[in-house]
Amino acid sequence: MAQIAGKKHARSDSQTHDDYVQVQNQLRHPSTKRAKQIDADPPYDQLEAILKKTRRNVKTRNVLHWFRSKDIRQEDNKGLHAASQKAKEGGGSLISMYLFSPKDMEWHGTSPARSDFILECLRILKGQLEEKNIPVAIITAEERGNKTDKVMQFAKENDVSHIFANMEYEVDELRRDVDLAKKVQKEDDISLDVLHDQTVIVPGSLCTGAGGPHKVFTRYYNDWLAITKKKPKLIDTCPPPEGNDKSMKQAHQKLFDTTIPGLPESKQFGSDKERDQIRKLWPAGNKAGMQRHADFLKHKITKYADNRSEAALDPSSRLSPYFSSGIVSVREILRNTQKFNGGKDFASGDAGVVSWVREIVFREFYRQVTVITPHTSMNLPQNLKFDFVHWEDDEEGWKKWCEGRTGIPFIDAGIRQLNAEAYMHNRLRMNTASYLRANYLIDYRIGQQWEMLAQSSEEGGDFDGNAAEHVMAHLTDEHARLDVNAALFA
Ligand SMILES: Cc1cc2nc3c(=O)[nH]c(=O)nc-3n(C[C@H](O)[C@H](O)[C@H](O)COP(=O)(O)OP(=O)(O)OC[C@H]3O[C@@H](n4cnc5c(N)ncnc54)[C@H](O)[C@@H]3O)c2cc1C
Repeated sequence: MAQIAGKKHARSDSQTHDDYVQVQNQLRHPSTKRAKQIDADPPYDQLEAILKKTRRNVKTRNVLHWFRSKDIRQEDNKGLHAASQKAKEGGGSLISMYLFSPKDMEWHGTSPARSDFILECLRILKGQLEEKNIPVAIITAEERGNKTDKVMQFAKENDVSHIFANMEYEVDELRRDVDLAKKVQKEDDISLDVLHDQTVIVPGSLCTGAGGPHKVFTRYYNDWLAITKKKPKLIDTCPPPEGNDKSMKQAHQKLFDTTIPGLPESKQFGSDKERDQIRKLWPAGNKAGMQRHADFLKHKITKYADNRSEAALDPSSRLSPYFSSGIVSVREILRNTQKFNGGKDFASGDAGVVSWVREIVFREFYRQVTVITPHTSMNLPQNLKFDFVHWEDDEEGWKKWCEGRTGIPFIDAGIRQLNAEAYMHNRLRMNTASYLRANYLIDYRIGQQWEMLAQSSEEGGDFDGNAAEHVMAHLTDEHARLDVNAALFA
């Protein structure tokens, strides 16, 4: 179970008072007044505006792709592909880096399972790219405040003319990129481009007839279906990067020599056994993710619509950690899914496929929500009035909930699944979240923070916040439809 303070993994047996205090501290957020100001001048718009000035025509020297924790793959990676093309056209070399920021892992409440998954995926990627003579340099930012200085220093030391990266849509990450762009702007001979890679449709771009971006899922979904039908090229994929000449290794040995860091003190597993169990459940790397999808197509997807809410059947893909760290490309996954569905568009064919793709669109919709209402990635509910709800300060209730001791078998089973697997079935997520909120009257964000600290996937605070808010709004309907499957408790 989630033990946050100290160096134990987030799922030991006891829950301390310190943990409770720390989870509450994780709920830092701006005032609702400030949130409205941020929404009125979103960091996404600021970045888009400044990028127009930093995408420059400079003579190609070395070209850098900066991997983030959301695009750790060489397959169909838009930023990496663009960097590779630029290097090829201009006769430069392709280099890449990953900025390791232990303090960000603390700040964002990243779980040990997810932290380890990211580093293991990075290890695989580093091996793959080095076979092509492309270095993946691991640079450590000791402080949150010096990340962009580190990147600029790296770019200058390695004679980089072009920096490429894929966009992350949360406020903290966008502000980091705005900061980097400002620094690049001061240089004459460096260009910066940040591309859209996480989704099929660029977040913020699906608009209503009146011109503003969609805020209602059903309308967003219908437009998403229509546009992907009309423009099937949207799910075209790009090839992995071409390799560098062999001489790259001698010339830049130092970059190849950097190593994958160990987990920070506070992100350690309780034991090697526990780490091995989690790694077995969530094998690292693109190949493992694609295999998981292939198995899902073969064995489960056609029954997905019927079985999706049956927690005991394990009916879903279990791809969320692979999506959230960009280990698999959503375009490649959709292409393979479409092929399985006889090439039909995403509204036709097998009912299971249609139903599963709808969830992928949900994922895209939440990216759009993050972009248009940025405060949702800052520990604030989408509807700001919920920030004024008076919650109970019930430490004992919270402890029972996160130890799986509420006495309600379905709820406790969900928490036990999370503690054992660093993952919880969607139905159980809904019910455990609503139990905390409706029965204990505890701020759902405390539960959300704790779940993030325990799970293998984490789509960002915004995603969780919206999901939890959804739970608040639609609880009654969902309960009415719920068919509790006793097998889960066996
Ligand atoms: C309270 C609550 C908290 C949640 N927190 C997270 C979270 O932190 N991280 C996370 O990835 N998902 C979260 N979800 C959504 C969903 O529960 C998980 O994505 C899903 O259970 C992951 O399992 P899967 O990959 O087998 O999903 P599948 O059912 O196979 O779905 C495929 C993919 O679609 C996306 N998806 C599925 N359901 C949703 C949804 N409701 N909204 C948006 N996208 C969806 C995910 O990327 C998922 O991997 C949450 C849901 C609730 C109700």
